[in-house]
Amino acid sequence: MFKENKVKLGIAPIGWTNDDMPELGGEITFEQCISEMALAGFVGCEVGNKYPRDTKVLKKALSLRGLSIASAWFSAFLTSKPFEETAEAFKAHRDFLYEMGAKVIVVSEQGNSIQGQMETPLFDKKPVFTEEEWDLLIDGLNRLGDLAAEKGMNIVYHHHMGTGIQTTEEIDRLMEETDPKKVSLLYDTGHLVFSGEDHLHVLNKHINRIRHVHLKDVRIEVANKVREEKMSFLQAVKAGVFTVPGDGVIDFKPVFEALDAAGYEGWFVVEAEQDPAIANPFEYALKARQYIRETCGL
Ligand SMILES: O=C1C[C@@H](O)[C@H](O)[C@@H](O)C1=O
Ligand SMILES: [Co+2]
Repeated sequence: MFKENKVKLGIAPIGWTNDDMPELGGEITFEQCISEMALAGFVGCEVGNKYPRDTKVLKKALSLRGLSIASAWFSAFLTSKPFEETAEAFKAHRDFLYEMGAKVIVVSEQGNSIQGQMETPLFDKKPVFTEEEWDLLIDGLNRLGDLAAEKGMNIVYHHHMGTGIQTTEEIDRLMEETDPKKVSLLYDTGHLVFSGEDHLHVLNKHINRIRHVHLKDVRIEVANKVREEKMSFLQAVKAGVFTVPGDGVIDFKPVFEALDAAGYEGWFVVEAEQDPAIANPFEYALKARQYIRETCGL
């Protein structure tokens, strides 16, 4: 399965140290994290808060372990701040990723987002964009796409729980109204299933826009409890709503098959944030690596 050398398998550092809750895995060093990624059989990763920002230092640490940078998250505030503020921060982020050899830039709109709020119920209080906010978002994303193109890069939009782009309808509208040459999609299995979407429907509908994939599984009994008990996104993560592929409710075989049939090229990044004191990140990285090998041969 998959065109030879066209698909690479990475893992996100968020299973070791969580950027949204730095106290999770706060004691784990950068070196431990990247060494375990390599030892588990991954060839790349995204960027976490413990990573050195000096690109020379980072490149050396990664190349010693046969790793490269797939991408990194960027928080946009297109609906809540002047465009220039987001653009300035975006250019610095883009240039860092360009220097590190990444081809895509993960972008997620954080205007009015509740994903970082510890007490806000996830399913009741997610933002819903007004028409004016939609216009700002669409125009702003197309312009970020232009800035990425200056370096031969692409932006990949990350739909996310607790944000204005979470549901199937919101993803559909974003894809319809943005320029396909400027804005691509990041497909994150975990966020779709947690939200209650049909992840295979979203996959098939937008498959030609997908340029980056986050492989995240869901413990459905925890997802149900989050809904019933009006928990927040961060409380859900702490309670273990996400896990690695093969350990939750999602069957990844049809996901891999559809992407293979569509000629997908790019990264698969295992991303399974949970409390590392409960779920040993190295053990879970190995578990994910084995499941992916067995499921799609990668
Ligand atoms: O890609 C991601 C980055 C994280 O910071 C985020 O909260 C997580 O859920 C995710 O999917
Ligand atoms: Co993700």
